[in-house]
Amino acid sequence: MSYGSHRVLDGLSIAVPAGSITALLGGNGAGKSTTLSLLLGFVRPNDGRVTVCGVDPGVEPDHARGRTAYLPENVALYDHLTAVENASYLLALSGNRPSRAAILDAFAAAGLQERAWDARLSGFSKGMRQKVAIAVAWLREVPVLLLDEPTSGLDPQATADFNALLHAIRVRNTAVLMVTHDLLSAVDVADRIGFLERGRIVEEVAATGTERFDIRALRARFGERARAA
Ligand SMILES: Nc1ncnc2c1ncn2[C@@H]1O[C@H](COP(=O)(O)OP(=O)(O)OP(=O)(O)O)[C@@H](O)[C@H]1O
Repeated sequence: MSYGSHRVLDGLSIAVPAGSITALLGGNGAGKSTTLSLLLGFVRPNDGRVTVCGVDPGVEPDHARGRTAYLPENVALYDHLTAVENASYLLALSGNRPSRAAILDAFAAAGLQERAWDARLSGFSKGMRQKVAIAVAWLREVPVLLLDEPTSGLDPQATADFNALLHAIRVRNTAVLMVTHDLLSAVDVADRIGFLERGRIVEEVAATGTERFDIRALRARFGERARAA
């Protein structure tokens, strides 16, 4: 994938199975957001193949996006609407009409405090907005979830709430791809981490069984890579 003569992704090969969380970790400019743009059909590759649920999002963007929930780093929500109104409106756009009770259940699962449910979003923190957005993604019940730096700027409790709902979404057999430059957030939540460097995956690690990742070893390896790049 190139922008003009600038090659951004080069031989990137990745498959995100249903029921798993893959984190794509890389520094600034590594190609993380471009990877998501390809999966959303916002851009098309110069060469190679992209499929979402068996469909090329560049050729059939509506079909692919209908099966995908996408959380950009800064979620676009409506400040003049309440949390419930935002969820109802956004879900109606994708043809979903959940009951108020279902929306409130999703908010509770996302850790959004009850007093915020019927409050306008204008006073919401970034963490509260992320909780509304992940609740909407949960209610869409789509097989693919794409996340761009989902926990950047969130405090530890908000991050923990967010990660808990992400796990619940994964258990529902969703394929989750998260891009981030934050090793800690990848280690917290992912089953598999791919290290993206100059547009290709240079290393892949997987959490095995009940063992989580060895954060010290990963930090040393990722730090070395970042220094060498
Ligand atoms: N629309 C565009 N036109 C030209 N170049 C672009 C465009 N979008 C991204 N790039 C370039 O492609 C490269 C990869 O960008 P991308 O946003 O995918 O990286 P990233 O890993 O998400 O980085 P960051 O962590 O900084 O968001 C960068 O060098 C960037 O300048």
